[in-house]
Formats: sequence, structure tokens, C-alpha cells
Amino acid sequence: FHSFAGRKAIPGKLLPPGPKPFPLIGNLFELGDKPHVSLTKLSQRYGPIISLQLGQVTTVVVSSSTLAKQILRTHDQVFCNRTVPDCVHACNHSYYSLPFLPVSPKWRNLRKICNSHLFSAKILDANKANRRVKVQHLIDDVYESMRAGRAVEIGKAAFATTLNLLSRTIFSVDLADPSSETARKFKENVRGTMEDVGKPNMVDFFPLLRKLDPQGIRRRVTKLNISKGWNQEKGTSMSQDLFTVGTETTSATTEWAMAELLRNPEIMSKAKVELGQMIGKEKLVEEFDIARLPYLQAIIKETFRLHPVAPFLIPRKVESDVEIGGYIVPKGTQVLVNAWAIGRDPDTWDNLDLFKPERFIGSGNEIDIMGRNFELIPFGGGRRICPRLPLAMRMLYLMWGSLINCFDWKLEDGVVPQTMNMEEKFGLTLQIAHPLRAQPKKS
Ligand code: HEM
Repeated sequence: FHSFAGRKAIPGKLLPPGPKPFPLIGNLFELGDKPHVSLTKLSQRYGPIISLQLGQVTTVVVSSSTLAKQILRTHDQVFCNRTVPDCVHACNHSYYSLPFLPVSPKWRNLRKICNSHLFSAKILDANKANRRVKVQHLIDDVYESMRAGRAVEIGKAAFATTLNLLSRTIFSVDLADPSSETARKFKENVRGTMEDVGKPNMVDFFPLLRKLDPQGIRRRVTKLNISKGWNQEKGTSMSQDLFTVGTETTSATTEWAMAELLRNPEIMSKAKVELGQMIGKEKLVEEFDIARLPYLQAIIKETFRLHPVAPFLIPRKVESDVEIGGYIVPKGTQVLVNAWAIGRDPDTWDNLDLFKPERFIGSGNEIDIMGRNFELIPFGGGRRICPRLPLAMRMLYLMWGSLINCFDWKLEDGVVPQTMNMEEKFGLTLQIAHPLRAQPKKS
């Protein structure tokens, strides 16, 4: 076992085991281009809690549901803050941005604003028609592609739609509306309409959002008289938060779910049968339909199990020395919960590489994604659980459910389910490396 430079282990308590660090770089080379896979392999060698030195940053990684529960629930109080990357400090997001603020009155206030005034069930119900319209646009675009005999790039279409769903939910603005000032600014900056913007590069996306009118959120917050002195910078940071975290995660999940169905045609057929019986063929899925689509719910759970788009959640930081799994995690350590490894833990799941939604039907039905069952934590858990979980789920079912109910889908020429490339690309989120392209056909 190694000990961290400059830090003594508490007498009688060991630091979590891990590979020996090199001077200066520590274990950085161990990560490779798929850190979630490398760290899963290390946990198979050293156990469910390991420690590494990532350059200057002392890091502990946990890879079992039992230890995830310790971090996210039992010791939530000491693990509730984040490590803040330098790039986040550089843009001042650490002062205003929900994911990186420490638990504090400001953080509580922002979560309260979100929970009660932007995304409460009542407000989401009230503005659901705004989202439905955009999903109808998506379906119309896919019809266009079908008539023209063009394949659809699923991730790109989902990204553009999610961005618009968020904008219509948060700002009540349609980014494709030619008469909207915000939409005009958006177009000026990305040179194109929302439909052909597709997936803007994230690097272009930040300054773009800065120019985008954050007044919508500011106006609403000011009108609600919750926050005094809400300025441009805060408004921008808040919306960048809400947009970047929300768009990539939701669209990447849509693409993974679609990829798994194209790879598993019998599961696609069962999903279409359920949709046909419960809501009728070729109809849009409505937000209130979700509760009566248990097979679709099982597919989404299985997608999250195998493809958690935030494989390490958002890293936490420990506030004081704490004992976990018989080891000491020293104050200031960065803590990663490897949700990707937990979804593939052989102690929890059988046939773990198999895409099998049926595991969540019957007795498996109790496992949900709300942060109560630590075997499946795509949205994290504890007080920092994804605050937009309900909105994300509504958007996901609306888009993905409607895409499969309104069309039959065929892989592009030459690609068959058995040869689909499901390789992952690790980045801001965990994406499919080779964008999924599929041909829509009349359902
Ligand atoms: C499939 C969709 C999504 C997934 C899988 C996801 C996942 C996550 C995860 C894993 C975390 C960290 C939780 C933790 O540390 O325990 C998180 C936090 C967060 N998410 Fe999401 N998310 C999704 C959609 C969204 C959307 C649509 C929005 C906004 C509109 C959003 C906004 C946030 C924010 C603001 C935080 C930080 C909360 C805090 O630190 O207090 N997410 N999300």
C-alpha cells in the first residue's frame, strides 16, 4: 500500500490500496482514453475502493453499490462538495454554477429556485405543450428525411431537440422561431437555424451561451423576487449550467437507447407492441403516458445500467478524514463513484454484458433510478442528486418514445445488428464513438 505524499495515514487505519504512483505524474498514465474502464480493471485487481494520485490530485474511486451508498447517503455530509476543475474556476462558474458551488445558502437557494419555480411538477405540467411542439418538429424533420431517403444521425437530432426542449422549458423561447430575439442571436452566432445547427462544438457553445440572452431566467427569477442583485454573469452561469449538463446527458442517453434497440430487434418489436397497445401506433408519446409503459421504463433502466452518461457522476471532495470500507479517506481527497463499474458488478447483475430489460420487470421492478437503489445511480444520489431528473426523464421518453412509435428504423446499408460498433468515447459525457445513423421507414 502506498501513502500519499505529505499526509500521514491515521494510526491503525490504512489508505485504500492502489497502484504505485510515479513522481509528479502519479498514476495519470493508468487512466488511458477510457478511464471508467481502466479504473474498473484496477478495482477488479485491488478491490472496490482504491486510491490513486492523479498528478497533484489525490483520488479515491469506489466501484460497489455498498460503498456508493456510504458516500452518497451514510456520509453524505462529508462528501457533498465537489472538486472544482481549473477551467471552471477560470470562467468564474465556481461562484454561480449549481454543480460546482459548495453546499451553502447560495447553493440551497439555487436548488430551491430550480425545484420550486423552474422545474416543479406543476410548472413542468403547465409548460408541457411547449415541449410537445418541439418533438412534433423533430418527427416532421424525420418524415422529411424519410421522404428524401436520407438516414438520420440520431445523436445530432436528439441534441438539437434537447437544446430546444430546454430552452422552451427554461426561457419559454423557441430557438427556431424567426421572430424571437434570442433565436436571432443564436442564429447569428452559429450561422444556421436550430434544425441544421445539430450539435455545436462545446468550445463554441460556451461563448455562444454567454451571448445568448440569459434574461429569460433572470426575468423569471427577478419576477419571483427570490434573488436580489441577479446580474448578467450569474444569469449566464446559471443557464450554462442548465444547458450544458442537460443537453449532452439527455441526447447521449437517447442515442444509446436507440442504438441498443437497433442492435436488439426483438426488444424493439416488444417496445413497439407496448406503445401500440397503450397509446396507439404512430402517435407522439405524451409526458403523462410514461407511467403506463413499463417495458419502455425497463429499457431506459437497462440503458442507464450499461451506458451511464456520467460514469463517475460529478466528482465529490471529502471535507474531513473519514473511514470507508475499513480504509481512511483523507480530507481534501477527490472521490469518484464509478457508476459504470457498479452497473456491471457481477455480485449484483447476471449476464452483465447482455442488454436485457426483462431484468427490471417483476421482482427487478423495485430498482429505480431515483437515487434510492445504489446498484443503479445514473443521476447520482444524496443531496447533490441531479436536480433535473424529472425533466430529463420527460424529455427522454418524449423524444425516444416518439421516434420509435412513429417510425420503423433500419441501420444504414451494410451495417447489421451483429456488426454495430458500440465503442464508447469518454469526454464531458460518455458518448457512442461512432455516431448512430439509421434510416426511418413508414411504421
Ligand atoms: C439523462 C439525463 C441526465 C443524467 C444522466 C444526469 C446525471 C447527473 C449526475 C450523475 C449528476 C451528479 C449527481 C451527484 O453528484 O450525485 C448530475 C447533477 C446535475 N445535473 Fe444532471 N443529469 C441529466 C440531465 C440533466 C438536465 C436535463 C439538467 C438541467 C436542465 C441537469 C442539471 C444538473 C445539475 C444542475 C446538476 C448539479 C446538481 C448539484 O451539484 O447540486 N441534468 N446530473
